[in-house]
Amino acid sequence: MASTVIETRGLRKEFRTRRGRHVVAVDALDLAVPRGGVHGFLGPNGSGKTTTIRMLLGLSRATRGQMALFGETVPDRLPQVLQRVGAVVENPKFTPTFTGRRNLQLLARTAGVSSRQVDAAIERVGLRGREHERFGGYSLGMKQRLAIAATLLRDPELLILDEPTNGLDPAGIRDIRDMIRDLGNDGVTVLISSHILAEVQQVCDSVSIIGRGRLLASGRVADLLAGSAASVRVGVTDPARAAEVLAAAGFGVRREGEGLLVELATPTDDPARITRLLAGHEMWVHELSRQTADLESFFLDLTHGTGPGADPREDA
Ligand SMILES: Nc1ncnc2c1ncn2[C@@H]1O[C@H](COP(=O)(O)OP(=O)(O)OP(=O)(O)O)[C@@H](O)[C@H]1O
Repeated sequence: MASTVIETRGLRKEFRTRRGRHVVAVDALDLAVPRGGVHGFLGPNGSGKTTTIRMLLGLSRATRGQMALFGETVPDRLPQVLQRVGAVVENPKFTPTFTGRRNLQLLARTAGVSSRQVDAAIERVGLRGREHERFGGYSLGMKQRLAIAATLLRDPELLILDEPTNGLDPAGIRDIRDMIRDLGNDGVTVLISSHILAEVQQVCDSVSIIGRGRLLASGRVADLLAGSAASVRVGVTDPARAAEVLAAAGFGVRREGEGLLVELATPTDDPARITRLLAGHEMWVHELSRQTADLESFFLDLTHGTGPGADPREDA
């Protein structure tokens, strides 16, 4: 069994806009999504997430590069693997006057799936008790859950969700997040794309971060953070003089309230270097606390300047 469920090599997609402009939406993208757990596909608006997902699902043709799902080359072998994949990419078409359950039942009939599986899917997405209400009256979050339930009818091994929390209120975001976590714990590999890291960070086991169609970082969340800069909050009698001494010794320093925030060269750097240095100048440290790196600032640092706006990839 392939341990990588999604793989792309040198993937590229160019568009020609109606005004004749040339846009590189995805550029030399190498992705590797491991089997199991929840994988975040993260990047600012317009960074190429939807375009990549559409190419993987055969909805758009790659300009160049290779793609594989479960080790099978796509789009060539897509008919063989599509049964194993559930995806919510565009707004799914449900009939507004039918109940949520009836909508699912119609899909189940076409897919040759039993009513028992319809009920199981309703249960899994937390729509039990609301399945007999008309789809048209559902909240955005409930509509999103029904769309996910529809993909679960076939019991997919891989679930691809493009911005599933878009437009949801905080409670809706939390519900979708919990559901995704549960699916990941049940053994489904989930790829979830988002431009808002904070919304999905808690549920992701691993992430791929892209900016302007290119991969910026990829790996397990803990490993990425371990490799990012760490800092220490320092409380000291004379912060202004301490900042000068630390800066002269090569530390990145900035004032934070009554104290200082001092960047370590590496996360494993011993903060005792700071106390020794300051003690050598007769300054006494009364607080030294390590600040935990968070993925949000790591993401912002990486994607800084890679959001929408003047885009150098566009050729006139
Ligand atoms: N059909 C198209 N024609 C021309 N340009 C396109 C087309 N589809 C996407 N693009 C451009 O490709 C780039 C990547 O878009 P894409 O929708 O893949 O980004 P995204 O990361 O999914 O963004 P978002 O978070 O806003 O959904 C953008 O510059 C977008 O304008």
